[in-house]
Amino acid sequence: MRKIAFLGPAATFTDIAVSDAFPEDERIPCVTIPECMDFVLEEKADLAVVPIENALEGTVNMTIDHLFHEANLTIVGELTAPIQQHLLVHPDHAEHWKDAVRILSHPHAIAQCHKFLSSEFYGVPSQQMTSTAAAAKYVSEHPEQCIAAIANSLSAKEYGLVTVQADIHDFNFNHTRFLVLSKTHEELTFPLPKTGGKTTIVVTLPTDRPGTLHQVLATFAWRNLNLGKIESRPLKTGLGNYFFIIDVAQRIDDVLVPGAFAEMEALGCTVQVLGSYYGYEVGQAKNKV
Ligand SMILES: O=C(O)C(=O)C[C@]1(C(=O)O)C=C[C@@H](O)C=C1
Repeated sequence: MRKIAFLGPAATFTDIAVSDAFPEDERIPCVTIPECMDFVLEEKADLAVVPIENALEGTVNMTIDHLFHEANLTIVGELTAPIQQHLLVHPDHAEHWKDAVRILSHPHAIAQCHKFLSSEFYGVPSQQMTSTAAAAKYVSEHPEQCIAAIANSLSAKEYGLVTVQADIHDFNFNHTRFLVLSKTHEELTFPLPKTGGKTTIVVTLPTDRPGTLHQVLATFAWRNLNLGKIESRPLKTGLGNYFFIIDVAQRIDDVLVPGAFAEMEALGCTVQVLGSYYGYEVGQAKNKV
């Protein structure tokens, strides 16, 4: 049985993804995303599952930054889950939920429900919690306060809360991608629907050479290699210094992908491969009201 570190407590969206992909394994709840990765580095867990991108709110910067700057781990799989956000209150407040004086959740979940919050709770402060389930747990432990959590239906069950408004996320198509991280390169496969192969790399450009990013993109273009994503993040060495995280929409092969890497290195770039892996769909059943 493997140990899987995830953003806890029980019933986060990450927990739903983990329980679908690793039904036989031991789940280890962590308080923060960096802690999940550190658990693997310190061998307190075999794998970590962490959110990387939400369809509405974009990248989870904490994940990319910790992976690049602190945690030398390999991406061995990707899990994509549908995300449905609900407004949950303690049963004592089910009749007067509109009087809630504070709305608690993970910052990404709060951002996914911006339109709902500004129409139903204009001027009511929101409070950032370490996860959606942490918010639900807090609400369940504080019946004396008229407060609400934004979380999933599993949290409602787990913490004995009432769903007073379902599906409060601003756009219907709401999904989050999670990365499976390991200290080893061992490939993972799951008996789940596949979403395709990917190779994720980090590229740093030589300083102040005009057109290098254009040339980097050309190494993929003329080889007909499709890119799924490119994003820049601060190198944290000074304003204007960035690294680029690039998803190539296929697994690493023998010729084309290594050829692109070699060409980028010849341009003076550094190329680090974070992983070459398959994606899978999870959480289709568990995330409904
Ligand atoms: O708080 C949770 O339930 C999480 O699993 C974290 C997280 C995230 O970081 O994006 C995961 C999915 C949702 O997009 C909202 C929150």
